[in-house]
Amino acid sequence: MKQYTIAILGATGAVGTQMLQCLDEQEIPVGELRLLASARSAGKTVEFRGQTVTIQEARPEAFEGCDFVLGAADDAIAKELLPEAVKAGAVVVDNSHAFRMDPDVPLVVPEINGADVAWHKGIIANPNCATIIGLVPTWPLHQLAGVTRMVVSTYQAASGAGAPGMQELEAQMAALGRGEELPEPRAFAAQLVSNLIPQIGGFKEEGYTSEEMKLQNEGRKIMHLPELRVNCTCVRVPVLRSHSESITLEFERDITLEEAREALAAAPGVKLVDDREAEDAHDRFPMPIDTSDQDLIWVGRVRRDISNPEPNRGITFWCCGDQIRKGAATNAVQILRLLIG
Ligand SMILES: NC(=O)C1=CN([C@@H]2O[C@H](COP(=O)(O)OP(=O)(O)OC[C@H]3O[C@@H](n4cnc5c(N)ncnc54)[C@H](OP(=O)(O)O)[C@@H]3O)[C@@H](O)[C@H]2O)C=CC1
Ligand SMILES: N[C@@H](CC(=O)OP(=O)(O)O)C(=O)O
Repeated sequence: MKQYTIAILGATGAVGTQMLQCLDEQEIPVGELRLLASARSAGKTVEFRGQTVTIQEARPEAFEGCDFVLGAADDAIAKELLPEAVKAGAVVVDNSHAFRMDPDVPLVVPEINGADVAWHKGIIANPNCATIIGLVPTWPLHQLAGVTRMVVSTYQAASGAGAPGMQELEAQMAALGRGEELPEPRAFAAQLVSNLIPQIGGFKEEGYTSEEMKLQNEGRKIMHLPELRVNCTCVRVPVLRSHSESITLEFERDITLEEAREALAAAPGVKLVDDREAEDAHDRFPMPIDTSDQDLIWVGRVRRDISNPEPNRGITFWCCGDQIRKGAATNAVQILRLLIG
């Protein structure tokens, strides 16, 4: 079997570290692995499949001879370095926002538009985490009845702000437990422990944030629905890992609750956990504590939208998924898997 030379740009971060585990879990045939990060991390070592790999400072020369590069660094670093990887002949799968809306770059969720990898010109983009988590269960319902409108509220974990976000929440929880003064917030705009922060990203059009607009803009591109209307509110919650979302969908055609539940139960990448009679809350509906460190989007609280004037034109549900895994690293490595075949 062919073995590939693969580099991870941002290999020491929340997403990059998870990518290493995903390469192993998805049995990607890795011949040589290059782990790239800032100069601060150069020289540190990481174990991969029994080998010790030394982290290198990310420079354009590091991409020479690479077959694939997985991007897990911020937008500015992605824009600076990833075109160099393409020039060196590598195919890039990038997690940042830098290239997602470029018309020459496919934006891919394998369960939805895996076929779009075919038209890449060197870069394939991995969507925003809240977008992936919301769209994976929306897609099978769209296939049944044609989604026209989504109303979404997200409950996004600290891990969405990377390793610094998780460290900040943990430090605040520990200080609170010891009765000490809380450290100054740095990763977030305000204290997160015992709080909710209703702003993720900068403010854009009509008071919506950049994170909220991603669900509409990226959702339109992924689902090939240029007219899709999305109204989204994104909230940071004091959960360490795994995003949750409340989603109401409006459809072109009627869809019964039974049809919706059947489609969700059969959908790839989805786990239906929706048993109102269950004795244990863990079996009644998805919760972020249960969905962390696994790849499925758990869906529950599936019900008719009783506010829709047409009785069978709206469905409301709740879903949770680990954004570092399916929202980022797992999805990127699944794209790599599609490329390798
Ligand atoms: N966290 C998440 O759930 C999601 C993140 N993303 C996106 O993935 C990307 C990575 O996010 P995340 O893992 O959370 O971020 P982290 O802050 O946890 O990690 C950032 C990574 O970038 C590296 N880096 C920093 N500066 C440089 C530099 N000058 N040159 C090379 N590498 C550098 C860091 O290396 P060092 O350790 O040496 O500083 C580290 O490996 C971002 O674009 C983010 O928007 C997308 C979806 C979800
Ligand atoms: N912004 C997301 C995570 C993320 O990095 O998204 P993006 O890759 O679109 O910037 C969050 O904070 O939960």
